[in-house]
Amino acid sequence: MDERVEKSHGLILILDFGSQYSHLIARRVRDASVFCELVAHDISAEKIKTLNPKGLILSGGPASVYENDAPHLSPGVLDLDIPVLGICYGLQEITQTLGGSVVAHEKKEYGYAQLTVSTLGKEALFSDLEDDFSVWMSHGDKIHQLPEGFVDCGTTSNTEHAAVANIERNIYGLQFHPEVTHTKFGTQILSNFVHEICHCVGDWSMKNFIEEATEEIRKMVGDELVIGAVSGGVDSTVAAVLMKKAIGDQFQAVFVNNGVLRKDEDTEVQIRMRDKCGVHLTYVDASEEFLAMLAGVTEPETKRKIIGNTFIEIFEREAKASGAKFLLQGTLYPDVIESVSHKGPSATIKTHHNVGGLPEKMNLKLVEPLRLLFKDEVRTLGLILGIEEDSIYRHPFPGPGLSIRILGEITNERLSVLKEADSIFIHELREAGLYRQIGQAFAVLLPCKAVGVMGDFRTYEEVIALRAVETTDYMTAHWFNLPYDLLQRVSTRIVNEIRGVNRVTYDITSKPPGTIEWE
Ligand SMILES: Nc1ncnc2c1ncn2[C@@H]1O[C@H](COP(=O)(O)OP(=O)(O)OP(=O)(O)O)[C@@H](O)[C@H]1O
Ligand SMILES: O=c1[nH]c(=O)c2[nH+]cn([C@@H]3O[C@H](COP(=O)(O)O)[C@@H](O)[C@H]3O)c2[nH]1
Ligand SMILES: NC(=O)CC[C@H](N)C(=O)O
Ligand SMILES: [Mg+2]
Repeated sequence: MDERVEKSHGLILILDFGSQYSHLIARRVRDASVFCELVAHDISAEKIKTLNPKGLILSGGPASVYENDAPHLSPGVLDLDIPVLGICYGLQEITQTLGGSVVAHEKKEYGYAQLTVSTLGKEALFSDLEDDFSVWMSHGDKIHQLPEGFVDCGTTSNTEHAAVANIERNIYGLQFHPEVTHTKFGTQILSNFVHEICHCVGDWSMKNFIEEATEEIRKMVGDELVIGAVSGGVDSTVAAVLMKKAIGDQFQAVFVNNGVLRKDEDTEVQIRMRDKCGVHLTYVDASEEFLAMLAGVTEPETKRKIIGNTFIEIFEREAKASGAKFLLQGTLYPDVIESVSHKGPSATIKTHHNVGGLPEKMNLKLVEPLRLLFKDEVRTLGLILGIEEDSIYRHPFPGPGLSIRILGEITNERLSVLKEADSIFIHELREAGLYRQIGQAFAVLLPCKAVGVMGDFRTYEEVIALRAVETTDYMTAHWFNLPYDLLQRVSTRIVNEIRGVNRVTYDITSKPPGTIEWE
């Protein structure tokens, strides 16, 4: 928890009961320019008092409040005289804690319902909204009996207690989910809660954030040197430019050419960081070292491990040579949330390469100036810091780079084939004005050859697969419906302009069952 932020802004705490949508509640509250943080559902009343929030939001969750091992609030949380809004499970928890009752619904209810707002409802949570609007439900339990002092503020045909309140105690509850976009006026409902009921000022903005964050960085690092690995990706670029603003050349960025970067990426990143952003940058060309280690390796996990380990070795060397005491990391809020949420262990599908694990080995203290921000807040921050749009809206690029997009053996020839194909594809997407609508797009070199006929001759050459997906969180993705004429143009250009490729395919697999990358 960040003491500086809570003191200067009104804080809203979101007590997380494990809903898939908890982070969306946080997004919506921040959209209302109010700072909020997600905390564990069983945070103690004492701890809440010391944090001095202006309001509490209790999230939904998969459990049922009447089950034996259901998660509950700590004692006294509802007696703190702080406004509370319970959403779905959160409402059910309030109901049961205050003496009402919750039972299993005869019919589970998922999807749209029409909420009719009562006169009382219009005075608080639903002020300035329509009398009747669609909301989104996802529950199997319902309130059987309201606790004393509570009244209905809204009902649906299936759910009598769809919105309830104890106005005197400032405790509210919604059976539907205001945080999902399917609920009309969801953002306004949350905004009404934080502004009208909790009286938050609404001064959370990225402009304010820059001033506060730079001051905090200066205080934290004093006149020590800070080092940070920078890839040219959004997070590390924004973090680096923020550091530059805070401490100038006391921050030193290290950019490693691992031999598997895209066409011209090594020079582009250097120009951007040094010339456009004025960041002190050390460029380490380790391409030969990486490619020698990767020679003959075809197994995907082995490629990832080689890149990860070699990267750590190189970075450790640079850090030691610099004498730095601090390490910059571009950790974002979703990574922080992972550690508070109740999420079960998940299977390792792929080992993602990043620089985690470095700090313990190197005895450096961490600086994580973006740890409170969501990705879109980081983008806004980057734009305010003057970073060019192309770089802010760049598709993510994995640490192991093209090594996991060359299926089979990595050779210099195959690398240059893939670099050219990828560059043609991305260029055409930009020309067609589609780049920003796509979550991620790239070319993949397949581990097989195909027979073709070119100018009356038989050919036996490499195959390129194109991949473009629509996604917001990269956890699930749909293949992108690209126009045929664009696919035609890209295919013709790749086969005509790149020697050694005679066939192009388009990947129409979603995630799941596929993953975004091929390895
Ligand atoms: N070639 C590289 N040189 C230096 N650091 C790197 C390199 N590749 C990856 N890193 C480090 O690994 C971190 C994790 O990479 P990751 O791709 O998740 O984030 P990013 O590159 O900052 O942003 P994006 O998700 O937009 O690509 C980077 O922030 C950076 O610190
Ligand atoms: O920094 C990274 N290091 C990695 O090792 C790595 N592997 C996959 N990715 C990116 O993660 C997202 C999801 O990818 P998958 O669907 O292929 O698992 C997609 O955006 C992938 O590009 C990586 N990013
Ligand atoms: N989305 C939720 O919070 C669901 C709460 C509870 N598990 C129910 O089914 O009613
Ligand atoms: Mg990256």
